[in-house]
Amino acid sequence: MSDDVILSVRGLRKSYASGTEALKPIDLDIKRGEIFALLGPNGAGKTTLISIICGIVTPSGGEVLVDGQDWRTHFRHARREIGLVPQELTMDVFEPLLNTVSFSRELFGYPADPKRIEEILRSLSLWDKRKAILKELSGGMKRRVMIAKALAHEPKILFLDEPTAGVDVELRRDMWNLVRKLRDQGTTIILTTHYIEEAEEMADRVGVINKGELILVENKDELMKKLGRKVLHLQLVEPLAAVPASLAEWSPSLDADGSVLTYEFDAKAERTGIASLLAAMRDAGIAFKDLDTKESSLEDIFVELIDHKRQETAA
Ligand SMILES: Nc1ncnc2c1ncn2[C@@H]1O[C@H](COP(=O)(O)OP(=O)(O)OP(=O)(O)O)[C@@H](O)[C@H]1O
Repeated sequence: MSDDVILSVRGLRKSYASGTEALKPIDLDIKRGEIFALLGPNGAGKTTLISIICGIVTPSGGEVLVDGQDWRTHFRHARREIGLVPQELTMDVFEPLLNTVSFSRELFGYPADPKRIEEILRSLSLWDKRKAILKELSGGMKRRVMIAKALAHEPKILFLDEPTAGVDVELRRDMWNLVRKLRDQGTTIILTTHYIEEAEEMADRVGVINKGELILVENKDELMKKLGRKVLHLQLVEPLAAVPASLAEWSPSLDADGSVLTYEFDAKAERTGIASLLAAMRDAGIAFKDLDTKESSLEDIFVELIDHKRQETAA
């Protein structure tokens, strides 16, 4: 394992007793100090994967190395190195915030360290609320308390399971800034998300998982080039029986009995091809009465990535 790999997952798989194959064998290396986003739809296996790494779920096979040490034979080491912010908020709602966070540290066998806890709470803008009973805090603050609890034992690797599910846009931005700050302080971050936008905003690298299979792992910039596809729909005045040869170079398709012309383009390219397509349509005398563009849905993208992967494997 190279020095810059902090976490190494080898052949990790999981079948639940119900028969669900939640994870096909997964191999993944996480680099020290990166933000890694695990992107995938509901039920893809994201929570299962991080729950196994965090020692909450038993795998059906495979291994995990945390900073070079097997996470089962050296489970104390793994526990100390890893912090987890779960999807569900779990906390004693009648406890003052400061006690809850301090207790989380002591649970790991570390001596109390009020200075360190103060630093954590200040960095999360929770210090002023330290005496508040958790029940009285807003949803966003409760989420930050969960992060403070996970950081209380100073883990090197922090897992965030859907940190922004169900939070408003403003809070989502706060959360992103916070995660970046933690990374800048040296914590390796692995987060799961449904949102392409979140992966785009935050991650250094992205892993796409679908139906228990890690379809790809790529630098964010590379992946975003692939994901930046959009479709243009043109409602035609007169339906077409077939795509005219003069439009062939844009490879459009016809839908809705020939009354909608669909053109897929790269929204991030300097030239999308839309202007030239519209000019060619005008020259061919094809009129349209309405148009709209839409981003490929996450689902479309997954289908595309899976197809792509199949073709690669077949080649
Ligand atoms: N305890 C369990 N027993 C049986 N099946 C389970 C269990 N936990 C998860 N699964 C199944 O395993 C698959 C992967 O679930 P998992 O929760 O890991 O996905 P996820 O990507 O985290 O989804 P979400 O985004 O909805 O949280 C799903 O089909 C799910 O129904």
